[in-house]
Amino acid sequence: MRTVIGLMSGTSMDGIDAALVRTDGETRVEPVAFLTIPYEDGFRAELRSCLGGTGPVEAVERALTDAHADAVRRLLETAGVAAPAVDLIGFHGHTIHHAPEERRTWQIGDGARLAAATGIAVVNDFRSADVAAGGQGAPLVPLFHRALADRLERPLAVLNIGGVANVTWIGRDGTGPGGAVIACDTGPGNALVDDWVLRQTGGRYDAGGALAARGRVAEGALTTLMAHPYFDRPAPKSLDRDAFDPAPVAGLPAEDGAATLTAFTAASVARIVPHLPQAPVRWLVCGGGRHNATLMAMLAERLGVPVDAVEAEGWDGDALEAQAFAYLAVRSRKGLALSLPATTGVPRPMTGGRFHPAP
Ligand SMILES: Nc1ncnc2c1ncn2[C@@H]1O[C@H](COP(=O)(O)OP(=O)(O)OP(=O)(O)O)[C@@H](O)[C@H]1O
Ligand SMILES: CC(=O)N[C@H]1[C@@H]2OC[C@@H](O2)[C@@H](O)[C@@H]1O[C@H](C)C(=O)O
Repeated sequence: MRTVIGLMSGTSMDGIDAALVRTDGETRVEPVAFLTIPYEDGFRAELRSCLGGTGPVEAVERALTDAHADAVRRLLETAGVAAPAVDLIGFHGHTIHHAPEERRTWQIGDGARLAAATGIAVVNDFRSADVAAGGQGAPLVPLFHRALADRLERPLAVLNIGGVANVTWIGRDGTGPGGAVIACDTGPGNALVDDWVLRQTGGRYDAGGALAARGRVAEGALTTLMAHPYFDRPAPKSLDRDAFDPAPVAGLPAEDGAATLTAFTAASVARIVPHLPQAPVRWLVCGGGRHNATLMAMLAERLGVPVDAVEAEGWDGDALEAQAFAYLAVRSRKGLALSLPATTGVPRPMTGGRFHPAP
């Protein structure tokens, strides 16, 4: 067992998730502490200006790395743990460009700078090796989901609703670390609704789904959105944050636009079911989207089986991605797979990550 920090800056650009865990990178995961440090609006705008790989990338990367070093300090303070007691940091960084079909994916975050600032060894650049080998480079959390879900009824789907939504399907055959797993990004998560709410009301997101709850789904716009060819492709497949054009909802009242974009997320999740070997008997939901009651109700209606927040199994749905990058960092050091043909489309199980020793 190692003591490891996982750091994630997700596509919703809400802030840094920092988790301290004890894990062997295989079957054992013991959460110790977790916190989220929200970005200030000014930094969020700078980060946004780098999406697509343009803008002041170098300066933003330095600032982002320093913010992560600060997150490490605060996490250790909260946990009452000293830096020398930590074996490793898994540092995802922030995705500013993701185009696996061009064999390109770019997560900013300077691993050597973080190791120097914290005095702790760092693994970063988790996605490059996968993409270089012809994989999607995402999602990478599925092996972590499978480790957590070892004893649960299957087929099970673990759904993360962040800026983008991604699913891990865990099949009936083969329990434990060898169980069948299929994964992909299902479509939009919260990003389109967040952007809509920002433009319409200046708010950061649709708290509780209250705005969407007051609106009506524009079925014509939803049909147009669902006509995107991404939804016909089987897994594995992945998305960049801004892959979908919300033009079909332009001009709708704020409530109806929110309702329609929320329904778009739910419909695109349901659209993955025909691509799976068997329909899941249950969906466990993590990521910020599980706080959106309107979205959760739409999912339950469309999926027709129980849809629960992961807290039903005692997991922390805000911490899971950060915990996953702690787990994956240990796997990287052990030379174990981070991705499989059925999770990212790599030709063979692939390890990955770049190691930066402690100074
Ligand atoms: N109380 C809430 N009500 C509704 N939505 C919420 C609430 N809290 C968070 N969210 C949504 O969750 C989002 C953040 O989710 P999360 O932190 O899981 O995303 P992320 O990790 O940045 O993205 P990704 O998983 O794509 O990398 C917010 O942008 C917002 O849309
Ligand atoms: C390229 C990239 O950063 N993708 C993220 C994004 O956010 C959610 C979804 O799209 C997922 O594919 C991935 O993150 C999670 C942590 C993953 O790799 O599993």
